[in-house]
Amino acid sequence: MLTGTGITAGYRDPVVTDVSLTVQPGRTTGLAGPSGSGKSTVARVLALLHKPFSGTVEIDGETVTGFRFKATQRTKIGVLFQQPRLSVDPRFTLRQAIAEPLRGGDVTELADLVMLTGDLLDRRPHEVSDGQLQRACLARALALKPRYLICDEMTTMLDASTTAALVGVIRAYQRESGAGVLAISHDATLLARWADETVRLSAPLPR
Ligand SMILES: Nc1ncnc2c1ncn2[C@@H]1O[C@H](COP(=O)(O)OP(=O)(O)OP(=O)(O)O)[C@@H](O)[C@H]1O
Repeated sequence: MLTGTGITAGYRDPVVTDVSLTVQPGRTTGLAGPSGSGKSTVARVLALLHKPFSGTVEIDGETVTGFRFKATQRTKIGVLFQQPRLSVDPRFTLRQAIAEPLRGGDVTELADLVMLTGDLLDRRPHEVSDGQLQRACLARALALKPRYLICDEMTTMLDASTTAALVGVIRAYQRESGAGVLAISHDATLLARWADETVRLSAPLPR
């Protein structure tokens, strides 16, 4: 289980206060809330990318305290962001981008999983669409077989058919591996279909 308990986090000031949520193996937790309510901040805390002011993150029974964690805890969690172009080195081909966490090796199986075929793998980010690049990011996120996958507005830039395809790949991975997913989206219809349960953050406090 991936659990955040009593998370208070932000930047100069807190943007979320006392948020608790759980991602169960094999299940999908949705995270909803208006723009600015702190969804990405919570996602980054759970992905061990942002240190909370207070609260704990627990990964499969191990508590991360004082934000000290082992590399093996970090690699249990895969992350997919909204804008694939900001998360891929523009000099890499898609094949190299997918292979990055593996430090080389064959990516054919991963590429097949996300339906990236043939010459697309030898192109660089500026030569492919957002959807094709996000497929590569999903393959990269799955390369180390994460126990949990955090999808932060993963489909915002994509059309309905690419969204459905990527959600289908993630569901199949969950069935096969028992991984848990945290799905963040503005799209209530998508979350209603995708998530088993949804946590809703409230509107940000006026400053
Ligand atoms: N790196 C940062 N430094 C300072 N403030 C930040 C930073 N990142 C986010 N914020 C602020 O924290 C608040 C919450 O942002 P966050 O991105 O977590 O919300 P969100 O619910 O994901 O929003 P959206 O749905 O618009 O992506 C916002 O007021 C935002 O301006």
